Amino acid sequence: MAFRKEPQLPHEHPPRTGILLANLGTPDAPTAPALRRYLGEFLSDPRVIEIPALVWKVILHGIILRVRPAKSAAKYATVWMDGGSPLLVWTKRQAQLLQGYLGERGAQVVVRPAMRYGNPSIPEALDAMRAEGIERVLVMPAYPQYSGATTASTFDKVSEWGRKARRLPEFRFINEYHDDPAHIAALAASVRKHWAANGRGKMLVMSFHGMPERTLHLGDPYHCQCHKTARLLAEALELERGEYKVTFQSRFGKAKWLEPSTEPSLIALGQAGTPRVDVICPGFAADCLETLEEISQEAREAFLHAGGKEFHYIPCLNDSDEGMQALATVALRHLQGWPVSAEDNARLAGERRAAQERAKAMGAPR
Ligand SMILES: C=CC1=C(C)c2cc3[nH]c(cc4nc(cc5[nH]c(cc1n2)c(C)c5CCC(=O)O)C(CCC(=O)O)=C4C)c(C)c3C=C
Ligand SMILES: [Fe+2]
Ligand SMILES: [Fe+2]
Repeated sequence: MAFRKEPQLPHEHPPRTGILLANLGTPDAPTAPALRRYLGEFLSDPRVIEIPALVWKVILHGIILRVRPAKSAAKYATVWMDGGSPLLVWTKRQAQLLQGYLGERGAQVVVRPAMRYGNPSIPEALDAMRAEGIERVLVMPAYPQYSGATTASTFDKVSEWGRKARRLPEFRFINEYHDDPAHIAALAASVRKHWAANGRGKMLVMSFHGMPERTLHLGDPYHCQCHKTARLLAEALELERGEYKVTFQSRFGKAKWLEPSTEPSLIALGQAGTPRVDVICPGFAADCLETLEEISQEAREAFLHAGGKEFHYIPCLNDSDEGMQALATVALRHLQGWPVSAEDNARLAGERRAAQERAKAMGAPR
């Protein structure tokens, strides 16, 4: 493999820091061909499907990519927004706002959105940062809870890009922020806001994306971190043990997944005579197919059909002020020690200029 020829950094620019805000990825269009491309990339990641590659290749190409794309495309079509897939719309907006929120809090950084699968890709975003002269990159996977399938896979893609780079930026990587007080406070504020506007039920269901159960036994901290987020959120809201329930959604494939499963739990609540549920998805930084279609549409219908009377979906933090402040707080903590303030940047630019002047005076080549 050859390393690429890379652009020279401009001589006089402030040392620049970038944040790569990365989420999972989403199809480019709600169509079967776009879904086939997206699912093909996503489900070929060995971090996501941990079974022998050859066996999986046969199942993926022989069955899944023949059936699932059309079915999934129809679901995406029900949540598609003017600007595209909700996950992309929200991630772009969060990146744009995060740069402003950080600026207001004294950190001058460039924030770029990226998708682990699909577009804008992680390599594309990192190339763009390099072209802007960015020398330090904080990678911020938009998953509060760490999992091998999501967080570690983001790291894989960043390091795959790095393997081709001659000159690497300095990297930092955020593993998780599931128990960050600012994040918990933001979730609690969004629940309280929902209750203030809609009254409150006696049961808050916290639904997290599922994972194969064996990943828990193999040491993935995801399950524990989901429970910790839930416990801290319940504490912040002063809920008793019987006033909330943690469930796992989006089961995929035949293996056993984390339990209890969201939809059967909601059906059981409906059948047991629980009149109202409030449902929040604290594992998603932004609304997407899994929250808007699977929870706010399908799970709602299942609960009401089972005898429930009122189903309230509490949106993800998306571009809310409390959510953006939390992302900024998490980012700021990980930026510590890097020159990001206007003063730092001005001082470093001055030092660089002075060094160049001295070199010139000594007749050194620039
Ligand atoms: C938030 C954390 C997520 C974990 C953990 C996760 C694990 C995981 N997911 C699949 C399979 C699918 N997930 C799909 C969509 C999807 N998943 C997440 C997040 C997590 N996944 C998000 C944010 C999204 C939404 C994307 C969007 O475009 O809106 C899909 C695709 C949709 C579909 O066809 O149903 C699949 C498939 C596995 C197998 C897995 C753990 C091993
Ligand atoms: Fe998923
Ligand atoms: Fe789903």
